[in-house]
Amino acid sequence: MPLIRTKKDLDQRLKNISNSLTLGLVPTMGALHKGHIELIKRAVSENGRVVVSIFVNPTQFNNKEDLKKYPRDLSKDLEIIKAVDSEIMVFAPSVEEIYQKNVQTKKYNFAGLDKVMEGEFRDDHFNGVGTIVEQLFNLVKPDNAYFGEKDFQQLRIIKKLVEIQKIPVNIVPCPIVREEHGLAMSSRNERLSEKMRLKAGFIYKTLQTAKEKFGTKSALKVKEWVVNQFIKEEDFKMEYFEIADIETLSPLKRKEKNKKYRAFIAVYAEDVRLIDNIAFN
Ligand SMILES: Nc1ncnc2c1ncn2[C@@H]1O[C@H](COP(=O)(O)OP(=O)(O)OP(=O)(O)O)[C@@H](O)[C@H]1O
Ligand SMILES: CC(C)(CO)[C@@H](O)C(=O)[O-]
Ligand code: BAL
Repeated sequence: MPLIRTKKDLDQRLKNISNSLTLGLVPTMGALHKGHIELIKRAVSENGRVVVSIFVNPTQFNNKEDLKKYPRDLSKDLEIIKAVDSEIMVFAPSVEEIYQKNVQTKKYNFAGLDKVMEGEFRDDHFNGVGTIVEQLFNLVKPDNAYFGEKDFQQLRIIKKLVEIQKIPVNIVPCPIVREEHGLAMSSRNERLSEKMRLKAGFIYKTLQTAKEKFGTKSALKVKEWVVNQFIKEEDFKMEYFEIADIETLSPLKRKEKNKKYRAFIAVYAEDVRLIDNIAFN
């Protein structure tokens, strides 16, 4: 299976692909799990050739400790990808290869989508995501690119990025894959103790009950209820819970017919930051 380390090598290999084949891209930060595997399988089933990128992008980390502790295991990742399809091209560049000596973040106007939730609590995070994803799109020039709904706000930002930068790529959203007890799969779950990994199913169960309550109660009441659930649970520290319009991501004030809503949450467990979301209608 081709492991590509440089932009030059990537470019040469892409030139050898027949124009009649569509190209799929799955951007990741590695430490692959079943959530990533679903994205990769879907890309393989829908494209003639697939590139999986593995790059822990420093410009999207607002917290140095989080970047340092981010799980990395390239040889295991390569085994996982090979088991899906040995023709997949893996692009795993170094930080220098991507940023040279200039680890800098581009500034975008994401029309406010980056000002709430993840954007509010992770300063400049989405400019960092935009900077790397735009570069990956320019290098790979994929027909289709695959992103998980676990990072639903990121998905909205990527769609906005493609619109404002006029990048000709089809963005394919993929549903959230969960562990047996409901916790959304995430590379950072590796940093949780076994006990906490089971207990953290509580986050999704709370979202499910909140969804039921949303049928009869106001957004404010539902939010109050969720906040109280987490106050009672000492093992978790909730950072935010919002019910938001899926298009604008602005927090819901009054329910409107014909609009779609999702609930979004970020919670700390054992110092690990976990996010999740659920469709409310
Ligand atoms: N449980 C999941 N279900 C569906 N897609 C997922 C899931 N986890 C990650 N993805 C998607 O995989 C892609 C790569 O994500 P990334 O490598 O950051 O992994 P991650 O598990 O989200 O890690 P972390 O949240 O700890 O950074 C993103 O598009 C992300 O949304
Ligand atoms: C899209 C991405 C690969 C950009 O670094 C990252 O944010 C991720 O893995 O979700
Ligand atoms: N999957 C989200 C990337 C991040 O947390 O930086």
